Amino acid sequence: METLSENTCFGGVQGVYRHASSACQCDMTFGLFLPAEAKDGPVPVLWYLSGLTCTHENAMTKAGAQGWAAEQGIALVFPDTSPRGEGVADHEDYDLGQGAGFYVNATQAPWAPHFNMWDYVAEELPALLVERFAIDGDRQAITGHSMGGHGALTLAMNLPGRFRSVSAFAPISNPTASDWGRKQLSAYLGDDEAAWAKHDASLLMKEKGFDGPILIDTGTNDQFIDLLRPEALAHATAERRQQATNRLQPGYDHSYFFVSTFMEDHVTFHAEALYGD
Ligand SMILES: N[C@@H](CCC(=O)N[C@@H](CSC=O)C(=O)NCC(=O)O)C(=O)O
Repeated sequence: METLSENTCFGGVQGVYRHASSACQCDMTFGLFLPAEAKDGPVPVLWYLSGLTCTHENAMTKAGAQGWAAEQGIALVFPDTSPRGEGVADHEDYDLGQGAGFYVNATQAPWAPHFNMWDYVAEELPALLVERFAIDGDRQAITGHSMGGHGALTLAMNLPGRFRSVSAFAPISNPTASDWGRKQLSAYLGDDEAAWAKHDASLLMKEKGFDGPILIDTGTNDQFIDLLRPEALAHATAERRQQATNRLQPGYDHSYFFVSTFMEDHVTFHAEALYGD
């Protein structure tokens, strides 16, 4: 693993690291914020999964999360959103290929050799973090934005016991019924929609739900709200009588101005779960 940068930040360290990924068969870069408490021993961690077109860098520089995480003594990890590099398949559309991994393991050509973001985020990167940094693997929580909100919700519901809490900013909530989903799931997983179901938060909510608290924020002026389908997840959540707070924030759009506005709420929400019994 190579250290690309380390900067003192809110009394802790914001680092950027690169490593050879066996899941993605290429070099992967991630950001990791460690609060001051990490000098004394392992700290809880909040995962932040980013959206379409993002690298590890967008949320790290625009979400304003480090100050709130420092107050709570929580680490933040910012993975990339896809494998990258010259030998890695790509597409001219911004919402497919590099920058658009959708947090699945691709089974279809030309994506299958590298596009294994599910294994990367669920298995490889957590193991590396616990081994190489002062991270407490028993206290993990997860959040994300848009495509990353989809990733956060689907990982949390598919991996019971892994995450104590899950939240999302403007998540893609019902990708099997949206152009932000059908296009990518058919490209990466093929046309058999049975294989898509474990990657749809609304379907997962109906089938299994989440054993912990959920917080979701979406802006009423989100330019992509028809693609996000927040109503599908809200409906499934209510039908299941799942513990959840689903908020529609008046006037907010899809941007990081929205994400950063509600970041304090989300970090505080996760801190309560991470420091609870
Ligand atoms: N380029 C596209 C939209 C790209 C976009 O808005 N990406 C969002 C995530 S969307 C869902 O996953 C984002 O986080 N962008 C990075 C940023 O720093 O804002 C278009 O223009 O339509």
